[in-house]
Amino acid sequence: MRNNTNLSSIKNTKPIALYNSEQVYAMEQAWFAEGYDSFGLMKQAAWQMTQQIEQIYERKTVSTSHSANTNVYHRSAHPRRASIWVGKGNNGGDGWLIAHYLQQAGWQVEVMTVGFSENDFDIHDQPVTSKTPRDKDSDSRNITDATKALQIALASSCHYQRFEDIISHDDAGKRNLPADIYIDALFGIGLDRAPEGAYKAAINAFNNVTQQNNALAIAVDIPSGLVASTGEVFERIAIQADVTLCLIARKFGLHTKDGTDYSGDIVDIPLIPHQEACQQTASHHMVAQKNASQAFEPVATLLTAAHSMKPRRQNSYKGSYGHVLVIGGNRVDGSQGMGGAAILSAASTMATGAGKITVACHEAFHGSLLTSLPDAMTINLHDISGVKGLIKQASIVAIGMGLGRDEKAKTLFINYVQAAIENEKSIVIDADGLYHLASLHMGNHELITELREYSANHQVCLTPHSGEAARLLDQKISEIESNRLQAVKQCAATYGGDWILKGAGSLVLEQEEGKEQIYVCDVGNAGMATAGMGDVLSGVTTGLLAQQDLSAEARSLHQAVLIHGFAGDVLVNQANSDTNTLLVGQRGLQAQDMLAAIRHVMQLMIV
Ligand SMILES: NC(=O)C1=CN([C@@H]2O[C@H](COP(=O)(O)OP(=O)(O)OC[C@H]3O[C@@H](n4cnc5c(N)ncnc54)[C@H](O)[C@@H]3O)[C@@H](O)[C@H]2O)[C@@H](O)CC1
Ligand SMILES: Nc1ncnc2c1ncn2[C@@H]1O[C@H](COP(=O)(O)OP(=O)(O)O)[C@@H](O)[C@H]1O
Repeated sequence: MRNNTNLSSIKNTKPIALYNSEQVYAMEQAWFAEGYDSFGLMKQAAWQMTQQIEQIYERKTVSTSHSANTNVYHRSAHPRRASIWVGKGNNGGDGWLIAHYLQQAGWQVEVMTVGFSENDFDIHDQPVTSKTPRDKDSDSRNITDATKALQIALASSCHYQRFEDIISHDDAGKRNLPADIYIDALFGIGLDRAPEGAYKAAINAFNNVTQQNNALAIAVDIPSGLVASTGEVFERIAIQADVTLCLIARKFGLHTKDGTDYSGDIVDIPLIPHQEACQQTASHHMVAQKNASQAFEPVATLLTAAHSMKPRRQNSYKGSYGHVLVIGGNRVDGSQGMGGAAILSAASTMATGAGKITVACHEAFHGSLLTSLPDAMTINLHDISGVKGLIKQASIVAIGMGLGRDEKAKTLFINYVQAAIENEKSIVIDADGLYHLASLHMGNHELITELREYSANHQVCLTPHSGEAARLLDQKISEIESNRLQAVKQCAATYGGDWILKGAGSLVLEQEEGKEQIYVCDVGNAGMATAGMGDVLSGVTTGLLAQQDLSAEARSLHQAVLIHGFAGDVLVNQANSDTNTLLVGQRGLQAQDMLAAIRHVMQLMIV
């Protein structure tokens, strides 16, 4: 949940196309191929970022001057001060030009360089080449624009110091000019390995000095240390930005995994028309037209708003909203059992609006289930023929939450999934169901092929977190985490069906009209990192799918993730006074708190 998450966005924001670094470089190259000047683009970028920085500072000044005793940013107190940290690539080039423009606008600026030798500042020795298209594989060309930017900044007498000259001092942070705004132009989308040595130290020092001065941290294009295409941060070394000024196109990595922690608020600076760049590339290479337009297809779509829903028809009854069968909540011999998983999932299907529910769980939990959810019907999980009979009657089957991982549970899983396939039911598989699926895949079990074929024409939804995905793909969790986008695609390619890869910035892969769509859902918060939260999501997913009266979008997996995430945000978002009665806070948020919040969000979605 970003700082400014506002629940009014539940319905009102547009989807945003997300791209990887290669695509952004390609857009840029397509633009240059039309004769546009690469240094001109850099100047344009820096100029627009400067305008944004002034506005951001202005807003911060106004808001701080309203709060008593903390008026450190008041204009009359001192000239506006900016500290700009630059690296050697084009991101650093942007930084030098921002320094130049801010200085022209009356700011007191100091540039902190990282990776520069003394000779780099000897501007009279440097040849100035012009109009060279930037090419990410050619450092000599890359340096050209960045060097020109440096020359402009030095010619206008911007102060600078080398980070390496102060790095040996313990008080490195304090020696830096105290500033109101710190600008990170160390690395952009060109970062391809973990920052080490001076870079690592500089990133840490930047974060420290920003915090010490209670100043704003603004990242140019992407926080340095964050990988634009994956959202990965190596060894937790990255700039902690309050605001990221995102150039050309929105990067996928800003919105998933570590990106959700490091990017802060994101301001787009589009600079070039994507569509035009795409068409230009295509017309230059007619044969490759299809490939060119595919190359510019977003890798995913960012969703921050859910689809609205129509009120129910007055003339309807419980059967109009589906009969859900939740299968889970087992007590494996000698264990305490996992009845809660099935109960949470079942309760969430009802909170989402499912009409009728039966829970197939271990008999030991029937009493507690009925105490917390008297609306549910029960059946013994181990009564195979009874449960199979119910599968025939149900409209959707959700299986796996607390099902257990022993051989008996595996047999139940195989039987019930096969019965669901035979009876052409929609299927949601979560938790221990995914565990069995992975084992069956390893053992080349026929159910894997059956399920994949079935999923081509029927709804099969699978909802792993990274650990479960790792098992399903027989990979390490770190491999999944280092490229979540690839992981969710591999899951779908291996098993078929629609997928949610859970976590910060959950990814959703859905087959829509024969085409794979990938969504990033930028909702939810770290308070939701508690046991049972995934069971709630499986319930929301199942509950929506059960309600045939809803539109296809309103029953979709991405809608389920959005409603689940918004419900979590309602519980911790103090900015929303209308939800005060629901407020819990991040620490201490429990899966069971979600039920009231889900109902609240469902109500907000009605138009
Ligand atoms: N591509 C665009 O969309 C535009 C880009 N501009 C700027 O250009 C940036 C991209 O420029 P570059 O391709 O030069 O990328 P960077 O400025 O991120 O620099 C990459 C350089 O850093 C080196 N490097 C990468 N990881 C490193 C590490 N861990 N330690 C030490 N060195 C490392 C690389 O070998 C390469 O030389 C964008 O992020 C943006 O700031 C803007 O000027 C205008 C438009
Ligand atoms: N930091 C976070 N930001 C957003 N959503 C989160 C965060 N942590 C957890 N969640 C969400 O909470 C749910 C947790 O699911 P899971 O790990 O399966 O829990 P469990 O297995 O205990 O039920 C997922 O939907 C996940 O996306």
